Amino acid sequence: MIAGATATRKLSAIGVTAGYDRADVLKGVTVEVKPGTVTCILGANGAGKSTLIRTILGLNRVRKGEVYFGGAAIANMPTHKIAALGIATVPEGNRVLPRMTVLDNLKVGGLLMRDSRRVAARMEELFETFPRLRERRGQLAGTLSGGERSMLSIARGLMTDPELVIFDEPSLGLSPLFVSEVFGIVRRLKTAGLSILLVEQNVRQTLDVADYGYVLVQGQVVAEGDAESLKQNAELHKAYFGVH
Ligand SMILES: Nc1ncnc2c1ncn2[C@@H]1O[C@H](COP(=O)(O)OP(=O)(O)OP(=O)(O)O)[C@@H](O)[C@H]1O
Repeated sequence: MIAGATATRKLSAIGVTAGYDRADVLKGVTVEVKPGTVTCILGANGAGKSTLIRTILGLNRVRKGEVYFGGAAIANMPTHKIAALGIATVPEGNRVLPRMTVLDNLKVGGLLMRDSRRVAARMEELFETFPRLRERRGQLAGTLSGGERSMLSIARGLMTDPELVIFDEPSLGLSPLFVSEVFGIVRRLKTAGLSILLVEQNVRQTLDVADYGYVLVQGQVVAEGDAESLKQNAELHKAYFGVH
């Protein structure tokens, strides 16, 4: 079972300004992820996508603005508390801990969980969902194929049974076959009732899986809309994505 329960809470970042040292990278960014949807943030290198994720996760300070998850104000809350509310993340390029086994990588994903029986039960649920990980559970993560590594990194993020999963460029560095596999998993998570925030540079495949999208340019949202309307917006493609 991928999800214990259907997502019910909306994530909203409202007018968020954040950055590093004295420079603001995000300048009043407003995005929301409605429960049970796949929402994407598109943008070129350096647009501020990772900064936005880090800020939502409490790893970067919110200088101005608000972040809500359901009724909870989570701006500047410690990251482990945000995670405990039901927000999980899959790191950029699906990183795993290469010198640890598949099993131990999953245990790391469950570190925040106090109940060890719950950790074991959750691992069993994820092995049902990703049987290949069960087969490889004693293998070092660094020896897995690219696709299996993505799967592990996603399963690790799911250990805490989150309501919202934030993906940071999951297709980064993957061959086209594995990219399709990752987007396939995103679809399965949505079908299971989870909310997904997907940050990507891979415009076409992302808009195929997303319900709604935002385009981030130099720390500001310059366009937003249903995935279908963004797909058909030729101006947007020419101006920001460098494609026809
Ligand atoms: N730790 C940091 N310290 C200072 N500046 C940073 C730091 N991390 C990112 N930046 C700057 O913030 C801006 C936005 O970077 P960010 O990584 O959020 O963009 P991105 O859209 O995620 O790009 P990419 O697709 O390359 O990951 C860039 O100008 C970057 O140089």
